[in-house]
Amino acid sequence: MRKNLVAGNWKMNTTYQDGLALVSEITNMVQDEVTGSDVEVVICPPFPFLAAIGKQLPENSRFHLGAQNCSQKESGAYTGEVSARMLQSVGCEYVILGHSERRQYFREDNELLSQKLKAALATGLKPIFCVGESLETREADDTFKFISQQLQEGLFHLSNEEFDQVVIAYEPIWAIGTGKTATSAQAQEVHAYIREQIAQAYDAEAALNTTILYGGSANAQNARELFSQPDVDGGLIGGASLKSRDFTDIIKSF
Ligand SMILES: O=C[C@H](O)COP(=O)(O)O
Repeated sequence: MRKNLVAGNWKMNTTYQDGLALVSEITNMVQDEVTGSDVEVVICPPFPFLAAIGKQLPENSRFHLGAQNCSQKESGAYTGEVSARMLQSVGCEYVILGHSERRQYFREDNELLSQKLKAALATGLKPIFCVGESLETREADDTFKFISQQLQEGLFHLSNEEFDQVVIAYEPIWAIGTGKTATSAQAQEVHAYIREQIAQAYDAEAALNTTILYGGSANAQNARELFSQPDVDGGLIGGASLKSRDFTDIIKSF
């Protein structure tokens, strides 16, 4: 079901000790300052800290635990891999899949991502599935075509029931970690396009009910403007999720 959601993707940052301190600051600030809103908050720390950080999240609250990746394999001799079931067993409810950094540095393609999605969904994890174009693609005026292909090949093979569990994050690669944010109009245009594509692949109800996040240098200054767009339901936040004051202010931006 569509909701306002802010997810903090810590990427490969913090130590165990710093991570615990950060989540404690975030939960305290949010509980003190965010009252009248139903925004959901997902904290996505690195794998080794998931269990401990999950225990620090207040129970039955707006806070949820998410991972940054999972294996497409169920279990077995796959050295170094982390399965969806393992994530679920330490309290994860969400998993980020298809982040551009994984597509770029770890060669994850739409075929592999479609297998990871299936593995996550089979375990009951909710995927936050990322799509987004490079600067080159945008400048060639191919953004819509590119996003459509990522959706078709990566996501739209899911059944209606499976698709219901998915959150989509639009993250233009040129805006990630660069300090260069998409304008609210640019974000809205692509979000609306994604919703149209969902309506075509599934139906109008699925399109209306899907939560679509924006990611890419979102911060405490620009979040309110981005989140006020009709098709932007929140954010997938990188750098600013590592600063408790900034992250809390983003959560307050609805
Ligand atoms: O997953 C988060 C996105 O990659 C955005 O990162 P950023 O906020 O540091 O640009």
